[in-house]
Amino acid sequence: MSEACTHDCSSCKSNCDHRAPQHEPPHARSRIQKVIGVVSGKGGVGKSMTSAMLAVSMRRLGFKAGVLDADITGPSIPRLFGVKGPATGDGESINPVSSRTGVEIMSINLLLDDPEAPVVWRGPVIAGAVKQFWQEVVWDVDFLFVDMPPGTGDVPLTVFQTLPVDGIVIVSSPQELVGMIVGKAVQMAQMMHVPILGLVENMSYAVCPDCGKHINVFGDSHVDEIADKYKLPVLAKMPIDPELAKEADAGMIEMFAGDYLDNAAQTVAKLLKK
Ligand SMILES: Nc1ncnc2c1ncn2[C@@H]1O[C@H](COP(=O)(O)OP(=O)(O)OP(=O)(O)O)[C@@H](O)[C@H]1O
Repeated sequence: MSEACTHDCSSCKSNCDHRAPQHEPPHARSRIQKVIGVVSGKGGVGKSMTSAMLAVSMRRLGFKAGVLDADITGPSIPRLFGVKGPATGDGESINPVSSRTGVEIMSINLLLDDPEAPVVWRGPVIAGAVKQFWQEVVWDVDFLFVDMPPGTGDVPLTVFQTLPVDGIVIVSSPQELVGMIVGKAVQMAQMMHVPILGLVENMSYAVCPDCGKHINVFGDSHVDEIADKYKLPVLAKMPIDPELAKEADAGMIEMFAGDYLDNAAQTVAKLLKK
């Protein structure tokens, strides 16, 4: 940082660590109040499930919500909501596809002729698709959840640089919740000047259907220790729930009645009340 730093990056050419990212504007006809990134250290921990359930919870709280599926090579948001493409557009803009309850969705699977075809694109092309979802899709939402690809690679970096992310939710599971993985996500968010709203531990436990006992399928949870270490709140401990898996597989995530993420949704909602 220059000694003469005024903290106004727009009038300064210095490329220092403290430079705030220069975000791109969304489409001129978009209305997006808050952008929430949903991240994880590795794949398969339930990041897409969390993004989808958060959007559903925000709808239930009376907000308009959308999900931007930035997981270009492993898109699963349309499947969870049971929506299909093709998304419509006029050459100048693209309309998101609306779910049963009005959650707005954009995903590469809604634009490809064959949603089963693998996306074999190089990093910059993938990052370009995510930018398009921000700049060319006309969103009308209070909260836009961005389902990020796992890890801290090219696409998360593009998202943080392009979109004005208001906060991130870090999703983890007990066996991967070692300090290092959460530590990487925390540091990335800090480098990008993005506040962390808290941690969601998914697949925390399973409930025995006969006696109701909680079984720690993936070992003991360390989420409280980790949260303590990084001074972050634990927003939810979500169990492995066969009913949830069933609704998700059937594209009926909006019909799932569980309230596992209600506390997390309340935390997100506070961003608009500030
Ligand atoms: N709490 C849960 N109970 C039951 N099934 C779950 C739960 N969370 C996730 N699943 C299931 O686990 C699988 C992986 O979840 P999901 O696709 O959300 O993970 P992900 O972290 O987004 O993975 P990737 O990074 O590979 O896209 C899905 O089939 C999902 O339906």
